[in-house]
Amino acid sequence: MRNSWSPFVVSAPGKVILFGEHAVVYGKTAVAGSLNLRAYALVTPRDDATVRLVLPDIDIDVHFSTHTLPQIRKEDLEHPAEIESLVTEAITVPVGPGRTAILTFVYLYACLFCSEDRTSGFTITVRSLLPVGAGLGSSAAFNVALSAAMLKLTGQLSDEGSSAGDKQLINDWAFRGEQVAHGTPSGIDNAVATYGGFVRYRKGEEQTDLQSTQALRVLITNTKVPKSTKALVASVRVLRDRHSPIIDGIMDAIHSISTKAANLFGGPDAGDLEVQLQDMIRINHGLLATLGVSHPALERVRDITGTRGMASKLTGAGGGGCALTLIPNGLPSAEVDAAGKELAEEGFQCYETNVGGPGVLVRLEVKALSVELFVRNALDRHMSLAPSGHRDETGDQYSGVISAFTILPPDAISELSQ
Ligand SMILES: Nc1ncnc2c1ncn2[C@@H]1O[C@H](COP(=O)(O)OP(=O)(O)O)[C@@H](O)[C@H]1O
Ligand SMILES: C[C@@](O)(CCOP(=O)(O)O)CC(=O)O
Ligand SMILES: [Mg+2]
Repeated sequence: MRNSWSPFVVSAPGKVILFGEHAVVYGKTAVAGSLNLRAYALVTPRDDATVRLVLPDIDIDVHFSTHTLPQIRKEDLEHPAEIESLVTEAITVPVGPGRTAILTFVYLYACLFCSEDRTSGFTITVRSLLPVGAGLGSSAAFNVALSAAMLKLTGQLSDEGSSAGDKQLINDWAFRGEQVAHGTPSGIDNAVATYGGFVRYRKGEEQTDLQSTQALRVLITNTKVPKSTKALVASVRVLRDRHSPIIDGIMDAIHSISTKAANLFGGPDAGDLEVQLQDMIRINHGLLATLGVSHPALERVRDITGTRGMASKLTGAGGGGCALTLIPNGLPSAEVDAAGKELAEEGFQCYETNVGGPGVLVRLEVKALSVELFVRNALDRHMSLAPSGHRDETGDQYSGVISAFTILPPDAISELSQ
């Protein structure tokens, strides 16, 4: 059977934990929001029995014959991470930083195309504006985009993947993708990447979407100090084992902050929300610092932004990684620019963005142009390339579109999802 569908683009956002990291591990509430930094997956048809995964951000370009990939009913595997031993008998998966991403792709294909026609394949190319491994949920954005793309291809999504049932399906599969990589993820990252907006999250409870009346403007600062979520979570556990009543008190205080913040969203007065959130940010950071998970680089971010009227806290596991700074609406942009400049001088990477934007989006029509035309037009503005009808050595009939997508500047790619 020939592939007759047109290329499409799926995108999904990263996340930032606003309140409640670490405490969430002990059953307390956390609040997270989606970032306006997204992963974009371009999906193009092939007319041979090959699936190809192109990941320019991590230098991966692999393809497999669809017949060499296993057929798995999801109930056949006790845990998605078991895919590793199962597929390495059938195919060679390169060792290195891209291994997990490839295994996740293979897992999703093996399950979602279990009983599908495999005589024609597709190419998925993923570009992300999220730093990889910095605590901003790049893996969840990647997994949500991959899951939505393959669910769309197998006809399991309605329209643009936006119904409640669609979202639930995408979220479930993306969670399994996170399990391939991390074993026991809490599920907060894929929930935010799927649903977008703000999410109140507590272990064992259904997550709640918080209806915010406004998106929050924030600065995310990646200190680039490497951190290990696992080691930081373990260090908090040691502290708690030594002083449990005291640490439990701190966890309860963090829970109160998350609960209060969650209740503030949806409140009518945006100005009041900002003032209150600034207090919550300062208090939450102080509590996290007493748990020993801050770092001099994170304190530097707090100093620099604090002198310019902005409150910051660590976000995620701490010990390095990223800080979150709320930009109050009325703050002159000169102050934000000056802080950004100072942070860059420290060697940090800053992203000014919004929290609370849309979750997963499937775009079949892009600005009334086909993806192919759009990419070609965008490309004309930036550089020249082989015509899109040209087949490359992998036999990809959309090779021009694919290579355009891999080299287009991020601003051009983000236009694809608007
Ligand atoms: N742009 C991307 N291209 C390919 N794989 C990606 C991309 N972004 C994330 N990933 C996958 O997610 C992994 C990083 O996820 P993780 O360690 O959970 O950090 P993060 O905090 O960014 O989610 C990568 O090793 C890779 O498997
Ligand atoms: C510390 C913790 O609360 C958040 C870790 O976030 P990240 O890995 O830095 O994105 C751990 C967890 O929730 O599993
Ligand atoms: Mg992750």
